[in-house]
Amino acid sequence: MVSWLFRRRVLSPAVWGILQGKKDPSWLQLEQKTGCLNRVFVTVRQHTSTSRSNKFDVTDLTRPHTWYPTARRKSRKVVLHVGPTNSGKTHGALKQLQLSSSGIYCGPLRLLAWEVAKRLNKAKVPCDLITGQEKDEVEGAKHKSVTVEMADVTSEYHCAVIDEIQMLGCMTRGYSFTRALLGLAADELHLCGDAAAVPLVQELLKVTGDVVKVQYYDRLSPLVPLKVPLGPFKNIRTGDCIVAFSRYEIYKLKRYIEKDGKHLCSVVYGSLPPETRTRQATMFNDVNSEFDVLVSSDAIGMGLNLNISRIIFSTMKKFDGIEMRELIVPEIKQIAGRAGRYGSKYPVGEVTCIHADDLPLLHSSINAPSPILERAGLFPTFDLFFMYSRLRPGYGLQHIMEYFVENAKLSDNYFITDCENLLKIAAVLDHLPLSLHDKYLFCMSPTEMDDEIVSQGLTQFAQNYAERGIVHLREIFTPGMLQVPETHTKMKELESIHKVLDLYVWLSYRLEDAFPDRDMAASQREICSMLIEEFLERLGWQKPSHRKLLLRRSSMSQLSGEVQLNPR
Ligand SMILES: Nc1ncnc2c1ncn2[C@@H]1O[C@H](COP(=O)(O)OP(=O)(O)OP(=O)(O)O)[C@@H](O)[C@H]1O
Repeated sequence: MVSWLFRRRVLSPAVWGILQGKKDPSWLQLEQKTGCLNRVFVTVRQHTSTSRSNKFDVTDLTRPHTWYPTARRKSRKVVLHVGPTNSGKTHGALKQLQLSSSGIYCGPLRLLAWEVAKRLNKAKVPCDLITGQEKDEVEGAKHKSVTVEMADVTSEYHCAVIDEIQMLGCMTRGYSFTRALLGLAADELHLCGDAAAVPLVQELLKVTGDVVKVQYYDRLSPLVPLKVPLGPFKNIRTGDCIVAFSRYEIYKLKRYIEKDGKHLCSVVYGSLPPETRTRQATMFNDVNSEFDVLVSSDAIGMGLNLNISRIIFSTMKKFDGIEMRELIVPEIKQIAGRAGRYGSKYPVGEVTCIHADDLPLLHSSINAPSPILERAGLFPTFDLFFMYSRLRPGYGLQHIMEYFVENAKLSDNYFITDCENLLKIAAVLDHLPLSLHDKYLFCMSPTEMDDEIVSQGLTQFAQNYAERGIVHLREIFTPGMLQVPETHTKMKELESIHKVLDLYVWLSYRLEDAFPDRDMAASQREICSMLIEEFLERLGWQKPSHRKLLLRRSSMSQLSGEVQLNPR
């Protein structure tokens, strides 16, 4: 198994050597001189030098900057572009990216990655798009636009941009931003975001030898918090954007607003395919379209430029995957900051809430500074898990992860990101005859284990994969394989099936990397078409309008290649 992992380049030569008993720290020093540094090798050297013994402590995560030797070989020029929303931070950084001979943009959302790729390609700078769900390679491209999880920390770039850098502190995704921050091997690294991240970034980069410069920006157009709430829906006007936090609420608000026939609403939310979201946003931005109101999730909060005159919060609470909680200052400012964008139709933005009770929180947050970020997320790499598993051969991945969470040694600037969900996935996988690497890969997938249908979807895929290895997705996904709880509404069922499909696409890309001869894209299309038919039949939806509705609300439309959405 070890040699198989080594051949597949899952394990680095240094770890391979150590596990074979052929390598020791002096060999490692030699390897450094020959320039064959790699992530784990450096980790090992770090442990040997700090503990002054040859016994390395794999749970010592106090020097994560040493995991990225390609970046450490560079003296990076880091520019922090910070300021309030709508102050031109990203614009400044993207201009540099566009001018560079090679580069990478790392964003927090698929849509942002998609927009940047489009912008660069339009400016005749060929740019690949790589997200968890799509890989769009452009001939001759030396630029990439990616979601931050997909950032490649082994290639070298002239310029790199990380957007929304304050997400270093995110409980679940923080480690991906930390990885990009420490690991991108770029001559110039541009970081865009909230000033609250400045002290932490400066502290983290003290040990890397990078030169850090901070560039402050001011808001380009005013944002006015209104003293009165929206009140009844008849007060909605053209240019309004109502923000809600679930797909169910979004469609409910759309129905209410459209009921009296005065307005038509575009909708934007995170899991809509980028094309559909862009189409919805374009319809809203187009003065000649009938779609004059936007109903959106907080997916608009990050970086999107829309013709919004007034942001209206439908609630100031959201479910964050763990609990229902009040919105925090940075979230409120990010979302509110979408109103009155510079260069848009509305030179002054306004913000309010539907309910008067929510106004005090809005007003106190809008001009409050974001709390200073104190720690960045971190998560152990596969290599560390693997090395630990060699010391404890009987342990499953769940056990190993738990051990790391409890025993990892961290410096004060870091925290281990929340891995509740990962542990739940690992618990399922540990019953299956899968390699540790495959289990790790499944754990990193976008699987919400609290969603019963999604959890079934993952389990079935993993079982199939364990029993038969990779097969065409068409064979893995069979009609009726997912048991839908009786309490689920059709909408909820549809939402969960989206997530399963997104998950399968994600997995298929990862597995495709291991088995490059498979045509996953064709399988995805096949599955999606089949799924749509099966779904319509089961719901008893026979009319063409039903099909249109399903496609409109579903990421399946993009996957199946059927994106002919007719607004009415
Ligand atoms: N110098 C400029 N010339 C033309 N347009 C600009 C300039 N600076 C910013 N803009 C435009 O102003 C809008 C806001 O800029 P940008 O998205 O860079 O702001 P930001 O500070 O990154 O915003 P946020 O943090 O809210 O995402 C964008 O539409 C951008 O294209």
